[in-house]
Amino acid sequence: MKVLSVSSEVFPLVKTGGLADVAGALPIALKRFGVETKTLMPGYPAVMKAIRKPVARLQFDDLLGEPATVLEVEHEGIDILVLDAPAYYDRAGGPYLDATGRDYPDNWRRFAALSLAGAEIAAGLMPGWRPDLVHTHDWQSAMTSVYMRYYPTPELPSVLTIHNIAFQGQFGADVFPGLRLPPHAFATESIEYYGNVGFLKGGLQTAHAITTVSPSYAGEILTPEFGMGLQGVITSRIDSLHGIVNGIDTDVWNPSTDPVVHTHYNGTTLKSRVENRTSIAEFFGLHNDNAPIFSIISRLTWQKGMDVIAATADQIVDMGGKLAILGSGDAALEGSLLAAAARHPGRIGVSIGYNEPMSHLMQAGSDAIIIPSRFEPCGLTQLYGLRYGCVPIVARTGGLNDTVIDANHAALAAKVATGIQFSPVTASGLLQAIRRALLLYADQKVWTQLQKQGMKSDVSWEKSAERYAALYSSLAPKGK
Ligand SMILES: Nc1ncnc2c1ncn2[C@@H]1O[C@H](COP(=O)(O)OP(=O)(O)O[C@H]2O[C@H](CO)[C@@H](O)[C@H](O)[C@H]2O)[C@@H](O)[C@H]1O
Repeated sequence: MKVLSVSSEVFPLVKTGGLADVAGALPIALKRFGVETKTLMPGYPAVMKAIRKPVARLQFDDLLGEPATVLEVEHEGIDILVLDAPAYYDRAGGPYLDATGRDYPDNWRRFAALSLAGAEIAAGLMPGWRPDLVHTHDWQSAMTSVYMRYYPTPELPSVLTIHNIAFQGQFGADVFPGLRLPPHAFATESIEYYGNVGFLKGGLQTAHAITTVSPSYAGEILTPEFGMGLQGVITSRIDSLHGIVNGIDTDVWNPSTDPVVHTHYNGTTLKSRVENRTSIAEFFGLHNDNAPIFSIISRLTWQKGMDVIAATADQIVDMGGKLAILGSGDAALEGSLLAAAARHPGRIGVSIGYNEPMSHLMQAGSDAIIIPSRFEPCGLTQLYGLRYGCVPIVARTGGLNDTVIDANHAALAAKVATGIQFSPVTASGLLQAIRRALLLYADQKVWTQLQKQGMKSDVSWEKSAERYAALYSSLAPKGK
């Protein structure tokens, strides 16, 4: 089966979050199920710089007002179609924000163009290759299935995956003419959303199947608390909704071979982690003593519960923990966390910024990773934690709930526990979890058992890729 995946970021070419990891790893995992994927993504400067010997495959003179070329290239095992459109993507800032951190004002056109290019390829415009199915991700490519619906060519099946419903791609009705859709597309059963244009809303209405990245989150988004206004639309599509938990690339994330990890180890050589721990302590300016290091690797936002970390940092230190925090995001939260570090030199270290190698080392050397998200469709850092023997302490929500087994008495006795879950996401909820972690940590035999059990968890793509492949087959024409 041939699949066109359309994504606004793909690891290792460009990554701002978990979407890139999934868009990069899933096509590789799907190969063994007979699925051949080409992934269409924007030609940001970092992408244009990284690719070698691309081949021009399709030319647009006027893709929503600008010229563009689709280039094909193989990059680290992924077949990439780069949408080279300098007017849209050759910019100094990041994929979505300018250098000052503001949304590009023409994001609607930039990602409608990506989606339209996807729909054109789906319609068979690219010589020599037409997919059997299209897979889109989040609002940035959700318009692909909208364009596909209004195409004169026979419609292909499409799957839309929701990675984060908090970002919906909503724009004023004034952008509608610029999308070049027929007038009747501005309707409730398509992209119209309370008088505005909703890209994710349009995708939810037009994709043949909707998936999200864990079974728990698939249930949660049907409720007003988690649906963020789209719960009604999703409920109306409940028969086409699937929760498939994310996996991780276990070759990229492997503590016995990871090139950025100083000292390699496996489940039987966990003691070697201590050398990685020393490197983290050095980087974050932490005392290299026996107190456990709790890591945080995250966007510093309310969704991720970072305000709760800021509110409890003093008590976590008082209780005997140390914090190593890597991330960036909300300026006020960055300020509160830096202030906490200044109050507790040697006990709290904060690094503001994005640092992929350090994120690996932290998993390989710190004792636990705290993930206090208010909602979490799947979450990847707890999966990396499990793989690296870095015990996850997670909010009981979404995919965190589905992937971490809480160390309650029964689970400990049965030797199946892999981490700590807590609820609600409040200061007292988190502190209670930290207290439990410190008690477990004090008994090194129990702690080691938790680490080992976590490392045995199947966090690979194997089972989930099989589920995507089965979903694709159920939608694609017979024989594909
Ligand atoms: N400062 C930093 N330096 C280096 N690396 C950093 C970093 N901050 C974050 N990261 C990395 O970025 C990724 C974040 O992925 P998550 O799944 O945790 O959340 P995100 O909200 O981006 O993804 C959304 O999509 C994914 C994929 O479906 C879902 O798992 C998730 O629940 C959903 O919110 C991880 O690989 C993490 O290691």
